[in-house]
Amino acid sequence: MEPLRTDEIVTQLVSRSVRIAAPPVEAALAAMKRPRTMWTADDEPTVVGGGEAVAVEADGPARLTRVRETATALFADADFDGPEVAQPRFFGGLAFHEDATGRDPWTDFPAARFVVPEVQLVFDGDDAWVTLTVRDGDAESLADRLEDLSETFESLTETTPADPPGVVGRHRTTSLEAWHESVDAAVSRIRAGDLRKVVLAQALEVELEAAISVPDMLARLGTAYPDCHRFLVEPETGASFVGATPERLVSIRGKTVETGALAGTTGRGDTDDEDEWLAEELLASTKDNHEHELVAEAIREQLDPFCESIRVGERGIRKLATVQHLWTPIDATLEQDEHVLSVVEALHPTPAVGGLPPAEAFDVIRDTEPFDRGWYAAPVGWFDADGNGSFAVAIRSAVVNETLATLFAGVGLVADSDPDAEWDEVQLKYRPILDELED
Ligand SMILES: C=C(O[C@@H]1C=C(C(=O)O)C=C[C@H]1O)C(=O)O
Repeated sequence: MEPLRTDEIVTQLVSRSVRIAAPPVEAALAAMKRPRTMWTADDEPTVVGGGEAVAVEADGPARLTRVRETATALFADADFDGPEVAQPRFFGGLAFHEDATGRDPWTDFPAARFVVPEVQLVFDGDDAWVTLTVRDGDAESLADRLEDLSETFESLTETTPADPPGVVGRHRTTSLEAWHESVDAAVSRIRAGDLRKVVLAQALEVELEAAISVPDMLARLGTAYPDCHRFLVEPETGASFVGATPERLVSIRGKTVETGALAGTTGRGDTDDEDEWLAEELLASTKDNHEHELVAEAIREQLDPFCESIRVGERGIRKLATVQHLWTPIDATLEQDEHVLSVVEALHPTPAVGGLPPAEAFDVIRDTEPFDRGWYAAPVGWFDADGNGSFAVAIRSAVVNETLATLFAGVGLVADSDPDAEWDEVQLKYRPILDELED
């Protein structure tokens, strides 16, 4: 189905929902037809989507405004009969750069694309809500199809996720020598004063021994990273974008905004003592605190025009299976109702993945990185008819396609960054995904 553009005449979305006994999440995902989406966050219901009732695409500087306007018009006219938890949502995301070119492996990922799944499954305790959405359909035929879908989902049984496929080849897009040159050049610019921070990334192409099962990979990531946002964006054909990110960009419910600053990284220790020592070192590190402070400050500044009040919590350590980060929780109260996409637009990219000043950092990223960031490090998430929604920063992620996976990882550079230490940090940040590929 062709995506809608902003200037198109809007069709009517018709949705109906039914409550069923919750099937196993990954089995439900495997039973869905492409395009597929999945979203799991620690403090939100898991949602799995399959098929496409409608898709909205846009590019250029106003891409999110155009998506928001089209979606708002669609929702205003929609016929939905069900509880709030089951209401249809748009899922998707955007490319890091607004004028993304969609170079390989990003050919199926435009500058911004959001989909209302034809079949949406929202997990709610022991139950799940199936919502079926069609364009210009009649409610009666939906009821029959919902019954069939319920039977299908309720008949699914738990399976053990398959083991990782194994890795037979690797190709780095950046050599250690090229990395040294890039980091040295960026650090010189920072020391000269025309840049305060820039995040440079690398990509790693991995050849797999067997075709990857995306639902199994997401299941394994759930075991290793239970408190991360796991996401899947899988267009109708081609590659899938998948990840388990610790970084929330923003979530909005009513006037409540939740976000946070995540920047500054170290490894995990082999013993409890070493782990604690590494955490203490990170908390005391001038370099990492400076890197972190720039992010927290920028988020606060970008939120300020929308908010009545902003609360910045205490800086602490966020421990993940492979790394630990400096983390500051930030929450806020909106002055008036705002669509989550407006706040996403204001926040992206934070200096946790871009840099400061943003325009100069963008130039350095474009001039330096020999690959297309595509949707890596960009917002991915969902929004509903009320403009509520939740977005994560798509790091600790990869594009996977049969026997090929492309992993991305980046690091924040400031005046006293060391190229070798930053190289090691990139390798550490590949681990969450690489561990699910290597056998
Ligand atoms: C850019 C990435 O991570 C970001 C950069 C961090 C850092 O430089 O310390 C830490 C967390 C993230 O905000 C990545 O994982 O690819």
